[in-house]
Amino acid sequence: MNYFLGIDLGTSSLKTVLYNEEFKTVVSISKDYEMLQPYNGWAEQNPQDWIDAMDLTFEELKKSYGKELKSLMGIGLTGQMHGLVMLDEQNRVLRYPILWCDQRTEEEIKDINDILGEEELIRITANPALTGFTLSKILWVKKHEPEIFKNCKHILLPKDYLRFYLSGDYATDLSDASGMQLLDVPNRKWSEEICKTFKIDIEMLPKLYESVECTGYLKSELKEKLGITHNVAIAAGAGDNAAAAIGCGVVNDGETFATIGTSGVVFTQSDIIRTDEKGRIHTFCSAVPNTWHVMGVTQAAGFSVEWFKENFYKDVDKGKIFSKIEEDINKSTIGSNKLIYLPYLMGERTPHLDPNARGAFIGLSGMHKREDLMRAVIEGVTFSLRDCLEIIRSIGLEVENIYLTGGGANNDSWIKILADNFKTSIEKIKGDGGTNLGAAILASIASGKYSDLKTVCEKYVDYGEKFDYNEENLKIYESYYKLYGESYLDLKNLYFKLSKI
Ligand SMILES: Nc1ncnc2c1ncn2[C@@H]1O[C@H](COP(=O)(O)OP(=O)(O)O)[C@@H](O)[C@H]1O
Ligand SMILES: O=C(CO)[C@@H](O)[C@H](O)COP(=O)(O)O
Repeated sequence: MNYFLGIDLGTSSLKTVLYNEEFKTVVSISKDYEMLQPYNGWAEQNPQDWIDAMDLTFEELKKSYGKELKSLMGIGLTGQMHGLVMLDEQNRVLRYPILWCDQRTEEEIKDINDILGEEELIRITANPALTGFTLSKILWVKKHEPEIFKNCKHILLPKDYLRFYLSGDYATDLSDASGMQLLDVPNRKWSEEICKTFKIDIEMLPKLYESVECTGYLKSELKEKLGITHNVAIAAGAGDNAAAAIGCGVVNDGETFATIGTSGVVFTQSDIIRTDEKGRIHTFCSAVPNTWHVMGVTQAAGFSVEWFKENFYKDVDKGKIFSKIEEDINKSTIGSNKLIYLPYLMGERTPHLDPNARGAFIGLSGMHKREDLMRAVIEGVTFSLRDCLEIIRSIGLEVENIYLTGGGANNDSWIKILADNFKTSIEKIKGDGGTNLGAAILASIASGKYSDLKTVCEKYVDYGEKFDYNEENLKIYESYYKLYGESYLDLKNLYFKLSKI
């Protein structure tokens, strides 16, 4: 029996899952770390926390799974996209990585559009300039921390910093690279034009691979630590959403999944490049070679739950908080007793593309209890994910069934709310499916164990419970969803003024 590791560098934690060659989970180990928010709208992490978390998962593996590690064939990497990791000539980290949800680069977005022009940018990168993407973060460092930029020799994405630690290679995959706004997305190569226009030395960028390719092998000192003597292939891997697609079996044109992690995503696989003319959803390369996808992003999905739970569930035993949350949302009712939550704690991408947007409770009354606020948070995030789905539908893609993964998929009551709003069935992935599984499957191809990605997904991705939508509930949600949409439009100008104080 051979084994594979899928390592997901999430925003809230790093999770390492050991799978056997039939992709049954042997063990899943995760370690949490902090997201730093030094100013309103900023988000950074200490990359040493990522490495320490990965090392801790390795130590636990070594302690109890030494026998399986002796037959480890490959490691697949995945994780949070867009984050900017800068290394100097000696490979020292120059500053804390600026993360995907950081919103400080509004000025740089204007600069990008003024210098290159929105049309040309979309022609090359298939996406409009966004604060979440890496290019604007690089330009921010260039403007505000010129010494750091001057010393920068290597630019990496978060999961590729783990790769550098594991194998010493500067490499990335096309799905993750798509979110840097430096990639010629239709032609799957770095854009010389973008690099030249913004004076970014193309040599600083990692080597590009399709997700299923092998980028190198585990370093000897790490092999020694793990008690391994043979070669272990490192797969190029994928950004967390492209990897989750593989782990949900979303590999054919038109298939769709949603994920609720710190962010929330609705993702449809596509054999051709498809775009939304208003740029409200992203068009990126997929992990299936030579294919693409569209995806809408809710910035603060699980993060909204996390924020509410950290502040309002202090009285509940840590291990019981999520079951209490589920109990609470069922104590309230559809529409949360006339309370609407806007989940824009970290600005919003789909559909507003607005870094200044912030959260809100609308309709708060003296009769509301914690359970109404909690349910409103869940419903607000659901409405935002519905916004993503509506845009995907508006560009001509039909969606009738959605696979679901990520932390939020642990909450069956939330899944019912999602199904009622999406007007689709929702299917869970069994076991440790989703992102980690996708990464491990990519490793099985990169290591040469298997040769056909789609066949592996068909054979080994295992689906769990399926939830259908309820037409009556949908009718009630309809009026709340409409008001939810109007609320942002009414608050937009106020958010802008608030950001200028
Ligand atoms: N039972 C649950 N109900 C609602 N949200 C949940 C539940 N379990 C986890 N979450 C949310 O899921 C998120 C973590 O999911 P995960 O996929 O591990 O995220 P990430 O990849 O961003 O680290 C957290 O924001 C957490 O609040
Ligand atoms: O920015 C995006 C996708 O464009 C996010 O999906 C990040 O990749 C973070 O993922 P999670 O940690 O929330 O799963």
